[in-house]
Amino acid sequence: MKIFKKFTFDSAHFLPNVPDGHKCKNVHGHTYHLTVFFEGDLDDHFKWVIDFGEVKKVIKPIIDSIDHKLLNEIEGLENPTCEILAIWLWDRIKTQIPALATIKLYENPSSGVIYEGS
Ligand SMILES: Nc1nc2c(c(=O)[nH]1)N=C([C@H](O)[C@H](O)COP(=O)(O)OP(=O)(O)OP(=O)(O)O)CN2
Ligand SMILES: [Zn+2]
Repeated sequence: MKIFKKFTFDSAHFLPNVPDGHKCKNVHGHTYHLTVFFEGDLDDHFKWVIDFGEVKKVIKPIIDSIDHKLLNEIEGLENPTCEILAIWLWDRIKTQIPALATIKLYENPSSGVIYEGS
């Protein structure tokens, strides 16, 4: 079974490697929508995959470290495409919750990425 939990955060970024004149060369902001999925069997006693509260306890500090920040100034996010940000989030969540199965990250209502690990 898969469970999921949703988070939102607001961050600024620019894409340093796009050509001059590309709109994403300028600093701009997004309200990111993140959905994180975890897969596993139900715990015999609790009858859940993982406590949603435990998920929040792990992910909230990670989100807080990028919320209302310029992503480019954060180590590992010097070129903060949606794809790189998904990998960055994956690496930090997976080490703490191995049941992580999928990350869905929307940069805006029409664009985003789904990542399931390398
Ligand atoms: N594959 C990727 N392409 C682009 C990324 C990315 O992270 N991965 N990022 C951007 C920019 O961040 C840009 O801000 C978002 O692009 P886009 O979705 O084109 O933004 P719009 O506001 O123009 O969206 P519309 O819904 O089309 O109006 C660019 N590309
Ligand atoms: Zn952008």
